[in-house]
Amino acid sequence: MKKKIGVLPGDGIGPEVVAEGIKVLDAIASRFGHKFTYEYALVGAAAIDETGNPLPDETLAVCKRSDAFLFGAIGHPKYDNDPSAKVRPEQGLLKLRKELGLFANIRPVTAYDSLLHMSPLKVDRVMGVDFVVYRELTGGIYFGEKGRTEDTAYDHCTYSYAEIERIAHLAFKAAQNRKKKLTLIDKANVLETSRLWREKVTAMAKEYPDVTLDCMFVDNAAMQMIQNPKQFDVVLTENMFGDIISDEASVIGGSMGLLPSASVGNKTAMFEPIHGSYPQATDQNIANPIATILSVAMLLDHLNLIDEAIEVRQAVNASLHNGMVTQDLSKGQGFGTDRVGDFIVNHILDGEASGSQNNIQVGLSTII
Ligand SMILES: NC(=O)c1ccc[n+]([C@@H]2O[C@H](COP(=O)([O-])OP(=O)(O)OC[C@H]3O[C@@H](n4cnc5c(N)ncnc54)[C@H](O)[C@@H]3O)[C@@H](O)[C@H]2O)c1
Ligand SMILES: CC(C)[C@H](C(=O)O)[C@@H](O)C(=O)O
Ligand SMILES: [Mg+2]
Repeated sequence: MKKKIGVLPGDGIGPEVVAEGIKVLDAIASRFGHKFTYEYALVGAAAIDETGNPLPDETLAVCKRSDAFLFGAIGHPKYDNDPSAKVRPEQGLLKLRKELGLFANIRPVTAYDSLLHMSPLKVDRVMGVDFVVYRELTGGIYFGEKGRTEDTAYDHCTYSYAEIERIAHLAFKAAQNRKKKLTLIDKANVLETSRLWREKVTAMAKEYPDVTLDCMFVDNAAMQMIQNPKQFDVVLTENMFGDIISDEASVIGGSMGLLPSASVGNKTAMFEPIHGSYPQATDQNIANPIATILSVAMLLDHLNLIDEAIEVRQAVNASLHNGMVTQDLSKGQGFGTDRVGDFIVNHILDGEASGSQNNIQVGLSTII
């Protein structure tokens, strides 16, 4: 199969983790006889430095003509620490989502048995956690009218039935294929937009009689996610609550560096780790590449390359199981970003990690 893949490495650790994702795609192409062609494009602070624009037209064009695209991360401290900056890297990502109509951001949360000891939560709370967040991505407070006078500012939050309905259908369908439970997270006791969400989603539940709908206020949900994360199956929520809740959820499994995502709409789709540009780790070969590699697995699912996606996930499982992990998942110094990628690539190419597994176990006893 021939596919065109856009590649937007972005800033900070973005290029390093994306390089590992591309190595994995190359390994899949070689093992399964596919041809992936890559078109690289600038986004974020890297694009501002070069063109003055966080999302150059050419980048948008690359994404539009791709079958799917891989995104690293954007963001740079020089903008984070300057509230008056008019042009910001994040605008590139937001415009990309909006222009391409990527309205649903899907963020799976998994607790891996081999990492239970790395979770800040007790093992019995974490073992078996497996849920997925459906975060609305092109509406709400992120995209409402914004304004500023000298001492006052506002960000409007607006939602329509249509915006709620299209992602809610995806979330209900996902629940039908999973444990048949949907939790809507909102703040309907205070916000008018949340009442609209609750009204619409509750009405839609009648079309999905096999799915149990639970509605939860976001403050309670933030607590429940730590106290009893196993209760969740599919979580549906608006843009900003989804951003916050999914970062919170990422620690359940042991690290932010594990959570992948897919952003889908009606045309092309974008695949990216949920984490940011982690500037402190730039060029140090310490960032965890697994969130990006699992985003590659989601990209393969999207291209209907299901066996290939399974192969990637199995290779990731093997790396976790063998302690072939970066420092965020290690009690010692951990392995480099590229070494973790190499292990996953070799596992895919060999079909199994052959003799190298034994060497890794020996290495582990000295490092962890
Ligand atoms: N989608 C995106 O591109 C995206 C997402 C979030 C933040 N950002 C941007 O990134 C910059 C930094 O933001 P931040 O520090 O709040 O969030 P961040 O996600 O970059 O990092 C937060 C913390 O998560 C951990 N972490 C993140 N990625 C990791 C990885 N691959 N491996 C191991 N640990 C990892 C680190 O402990 C890090 O200190 C900002 O400019 C922000 O706007 C971009
Ligand atoms: C960088 C920022 C605009 C982005 C968001 O808030 O959506 C990020 O936090 C994410 O989760 O992808
Ligand atoms: Mg975020």
